[in-house]
Amino acid sequence: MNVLLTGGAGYVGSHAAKMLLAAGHTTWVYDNLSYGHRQAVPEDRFIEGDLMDGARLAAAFRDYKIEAVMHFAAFAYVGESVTDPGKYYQNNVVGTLSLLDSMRATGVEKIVFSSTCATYGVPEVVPITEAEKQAPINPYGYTKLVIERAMADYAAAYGLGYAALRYFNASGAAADGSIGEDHQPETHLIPLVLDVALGKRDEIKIFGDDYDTPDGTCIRDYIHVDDLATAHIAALEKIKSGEGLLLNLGTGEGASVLEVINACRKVTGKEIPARVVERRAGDPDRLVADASLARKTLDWQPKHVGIKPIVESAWAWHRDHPEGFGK
Ligand SMILES: NC(=O)c1ccc[n+]([C@@H]2O[C@H](COP(=O)([O-])OP(=O)(O)OC[C@H]3O[C@@H](n4cnc5c(N)ncnc54)[C@H](O)[C@@H]3O)[C@@H](O)[C@H]2O)c1
Ligand SMILES: O=c1ccn([C@@H]2O[C@H](COP(=O)(O)OP(=O)(O)O[C@H]3O[C@H](CO)[C@@H](O)[C@H](O)[C@H]3O)[C@@H](O)[C@H]2O)c(=O)[nH]1
Repeated sequence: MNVLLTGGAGYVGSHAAKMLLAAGHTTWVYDNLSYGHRQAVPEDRFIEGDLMDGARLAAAFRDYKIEAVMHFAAFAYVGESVTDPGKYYQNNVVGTLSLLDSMRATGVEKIVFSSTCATYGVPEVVPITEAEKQAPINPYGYTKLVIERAMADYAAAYGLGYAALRYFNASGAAADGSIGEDHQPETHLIPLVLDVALGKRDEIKIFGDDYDTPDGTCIRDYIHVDDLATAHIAALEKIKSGEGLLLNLGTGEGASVLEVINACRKVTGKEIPARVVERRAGDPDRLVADASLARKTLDWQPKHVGIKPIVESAWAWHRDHPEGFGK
């Protein structure tokens, strides 16, 4: 298939691009490099452009005979979305509507969308199924929910075929060590802990140890980026015109902040000083996926289960690329 990946120079998108290329799909990355890395994508597969540039998108769709889009491009800092919601609604909502309308104008009918478990807010039932009420507790989650809704309406009215993949916590790095996680600034737990192991930071701050969990720290479901990538490719093949797939992507296993730090200590052999500080606003106690619908619908399952193999994979990249992709 001829596939265009918006945001394909970012963390999750670059891993999906690598896997699509390996699977023989004609793959194009479209990214404005606001956060992504030019070096994360093969030179001859890259188009620099912005979601808001409808003419450039439409030209890419026509020139490369694009049949499907994987839409990773978005801003994704939950905390910043609270202090600067306009930035998030503009890029994630208005930018995505620009993309959907360019797709319509050029007859591109399939899209796989990066949604998030943040659309559930504080879930009533954990593990979380797709039947859980979607009630985000921050603007970032709302921007993703709005797009899920827009895609449903576009499917009903214009025949769009879509998959909204609600990821839990993306983590890990490519098996061959060529690409990995490098967010600037970094806010995610695993890369921050590994920065302490590398001596780039003095300590890891644990955001609260008085949560309603066995060790008092928050539990999350860490899913390997390569497992996200295989699910995207499987979803692409299942999308039908006028219909939507709504699927959680997680492993079904949770790890607490303390368990993540201890796994990093074991894997790196470093002491990794940690200090408990105040809770971070907006963190639910426990977010763990019930991903049985994705397993069944996509005939997919995550290969990396349990926090240790995920940390090993992340560490292999961080150890060999202490400066990430560099400047
Ligand atoms: N990382 C996670 O744990 C996680 C979890 C759930 C959902 N998601 C979603 O998955 C997607 C990818 O996340 P990520 O961690 O790879 O983020 P990332 O920041 O590494 O990648 C996003 C990419 O989109 C590009 N981009 C942003 N706005 C753009 C625009 N207007 N035009 C063109 N390109 C633009 C950036 O330059 C960047 O390369 C996002 O949509 C995010 O909301 C991520
Ligand atoms: O220095 C740190 C950083 C994080 N945490 C904790 O570690 C856990 C994981 O945090 P983080 O890695 O920041 O991920 P999330 O806040 O869970 O958010 C990620 O995962 C969401 C899905 O769960 C996505 O929607 C978001 O885009 C993505 O950033 C949370 O309990 C944090 O409070 C710390 O204790 N110390």
